[in-house]
Amino acid sequence: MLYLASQSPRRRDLLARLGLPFGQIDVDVPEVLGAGESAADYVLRVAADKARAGLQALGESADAVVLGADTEVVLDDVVFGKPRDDADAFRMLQALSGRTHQVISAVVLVGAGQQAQATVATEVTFDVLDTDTIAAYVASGEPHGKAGAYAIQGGAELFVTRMAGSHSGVIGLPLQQTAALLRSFGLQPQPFAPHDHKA
Ligand SMILES: Cc1cn([C@H]2C[C@H](O)[C@@H](COP(=O)(O)OP(=O)(O)OP(=O)(O)O)O2)c(=O)[nH]c1=O
Repeated sequence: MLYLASQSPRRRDLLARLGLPFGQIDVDVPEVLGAGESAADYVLRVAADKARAGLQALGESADAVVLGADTEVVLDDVVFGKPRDDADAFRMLQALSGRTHQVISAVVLVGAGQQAQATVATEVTFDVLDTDTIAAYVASGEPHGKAGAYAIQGGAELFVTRMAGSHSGVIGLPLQQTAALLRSFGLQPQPFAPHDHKA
């Protein structure tokens, strides 16, 4: 049985698109960058911590496969996690304005003595954002709970002049890489089942 160790509704919706049944477990893992730790190592470590915490919550069940994921925004080697408050969100968006940053997402699968992982970096370039635009976006509430204080699947789509990498990875779960990891665990995604078809 597959479990998603995440409270993120975006990750739940993305994983659902792979057409496999899964359960969801709430895990609470500290997200603190270690001294000297690279952004890529950090994202992978947090994703692995979430997956292992999920497996532990299931009592190390032998037939469970648990997926953990983490997403962070990186600008000039500085990691932007979720904003603490509106002022923090404003500061992050001001820093991202007119610049290219990376969005790094890691996915880790753990189960009965097995572990597999993938890390995906996506380059995103933002248009120059004026103060009024940033203030209005922050006031919309959308930055809350999002790495880098924006949602590409929402209003921030209008800020993006260029993106190279994984769109689903930016939203929190890179689908192509996740499907490959699941197959390596013997699980076969069924993304194109007829009942999933939408116009
Ligand atoms: C950059 C970006 C991030 N995000 C989200 C994805 C992640 O949910 C969030 C980054 O925080 P994460 O710590 O990766 O995840 P989370 O706290 O939301 O969920 P959990 O730890 O329970 O799995 O930012 C978007 O939804 N859109 C975007 O464009």
